[in-house]
Parts: sequence; structure tokens; C-alpha cells
Amino acid sequence: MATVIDGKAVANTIRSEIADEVRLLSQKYGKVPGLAVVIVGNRKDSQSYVGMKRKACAELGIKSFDIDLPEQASEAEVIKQVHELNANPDVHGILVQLPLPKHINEDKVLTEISLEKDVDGFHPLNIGKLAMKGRDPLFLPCTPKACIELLSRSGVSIKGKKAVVVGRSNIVGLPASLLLLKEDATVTIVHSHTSQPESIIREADIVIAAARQPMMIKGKLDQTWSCSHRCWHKCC
Ligand SMILES: Nc1nc2c(c(=O)[nH]1)N[C@@H](CN(C=O)c1ccc(C(=O)N[C@@H](CCC(=O)O)C(=O)O)cc1)CN2
Repeated sequence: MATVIDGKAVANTIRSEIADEVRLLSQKYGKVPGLAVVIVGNRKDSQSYVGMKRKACAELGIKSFDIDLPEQASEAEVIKQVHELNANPDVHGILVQLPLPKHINEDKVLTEISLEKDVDGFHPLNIGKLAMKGRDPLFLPCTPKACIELLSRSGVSIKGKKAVVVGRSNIVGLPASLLLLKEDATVTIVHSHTSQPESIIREADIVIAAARQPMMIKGKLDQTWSCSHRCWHKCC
């Protein structure tokens, strides 16, 4: 019988753990963590994600530094902001919301974020360490990390399992596959050029969906699978 992992309950537990940590930090050191969230332009979806991140900061006692730049901001202006945030001792984490407008080179901007403040884990050196055996990045991309957290907090062991990741984006698919590999899964990535992806997905113990089409996976799995959000695992 399939079960649904309650992702909201897991998220609430994690939030309350973070709120405790923030309280302890401020009692011990008289400092609160500071997170700068930089957004360029007016994309509705990005505005909404950024709004959620800032609201979460407020609820957890994290000081949010809100940097809102216009769509026409130049690459140099965005990088200047990043440098100022790198130098600000009250800012401990910097998050540049993606995608950036087309005239700005994302790679250049992300590379300018101080490694120690790269809370998204998108800096090439952090991603590079994620890809290397025996090396640990300072930060991990949040959506893939959330998938692993959902599985492990639900008692699903990953070691030795056949895991399939659908999609290979820099933000979700690729880092999810690297994280699963670090957890000792045997990992296959299915993408737009994979032939017969269904047969590969059916063989898997764990599936992480990081493809753009919603419902792409759902119809291909039966009731022996548990799911939460983007993660499926075989429960029988
Ligand atoms: N700096 C960053 N930019 C972007 C990130 C990021 O992690 N850091 N990720 C996305 C946008 N984003 C968060 O900012 C984000 C978008 C969507 C999801 C997600 O899991 N969505 C679910 C649907 C959730 C729901 O409707 O309740 C899904 O697609 O299945 C997570 C994070 C790009 N930019």
C-alpha cells in the first residue's frame, strides 16, 4: 500500500530546528544570521519565491537583506552589489535568484559570490566539490538537499539503492544525482535524449523528478511507490 510522505510536516520540523539554532546563536554570540536575497527584474514566479524566502527569514529570526534591482540593471551593477554583500559582516549568506535577465551572465555573477556566503551552493567550486569523492562543498543546493532530507527523515535508506533522477538542470537534476551518489546510491540520469526512459524508471528504487513537465512520472508508477513532492521510493 502506498503512503504519502508529509513534506509539510518535515518542513515544519526543520523550520523549528532552525529557529532554535538561530536563538542559540544570538544568545551565545549576540548575533543573528543575515541572508541577502538579490532579485533582478519583475518575473512573477521569481518574485513569489523570493517573497517566500524573505517571509521564512522573518519567521525564523534571520535578518533579511532585500536587494531588488530593476530588469535593466547591468551585469556590472549586479556584481557590484554582490561585492558589497561579500564585504558586509552582517551578511552571512547571499542568494541571487535565478534566472537572471538574458543580458546578464549568470555564471559570472554566481562566481563572484564569496564561497563562504554561497548558501545556494551554485558557485562552481562548491558544485565541483559536490562532484568529487572525498570533498565536501560548504553549501548544498536546496531543492536536491530537500529531496534527500525527505527520504532520510522518512526512514528511507539510500545506500546501495537504484536511484533515477529525471532531468539534468544545474539547479535540481545534476546536484540531486551527485548528492545521491555521495549517499552511495547507484545513480542513473534520465533526460530528453534518453531512449525508453520508462523502462529505466520502472527498475528504480528511488526516483527524483526534476523535469519541467508536471505529472510526467506519476502515471508510470503503481501503488507500491511512496511519494512526497518530487521524490518517489519503492515501499514494497
Ligand atoms: N537562487 C536560486 N534561484 C532559483 C532556485 C534556487 O534554489 N535558488 N530554484 C528555482 C526557484 N525556486 C526557488 O527559488 C524553486 C522553484 C520551485 C520549487 C519546487 O520544488 N516546486 C515544486 C512545486 C511546489 C508547489 O507548487 O508547491 C515543483 O516544481 O514540483 C523549488 C524551488 C529557480 N531559481
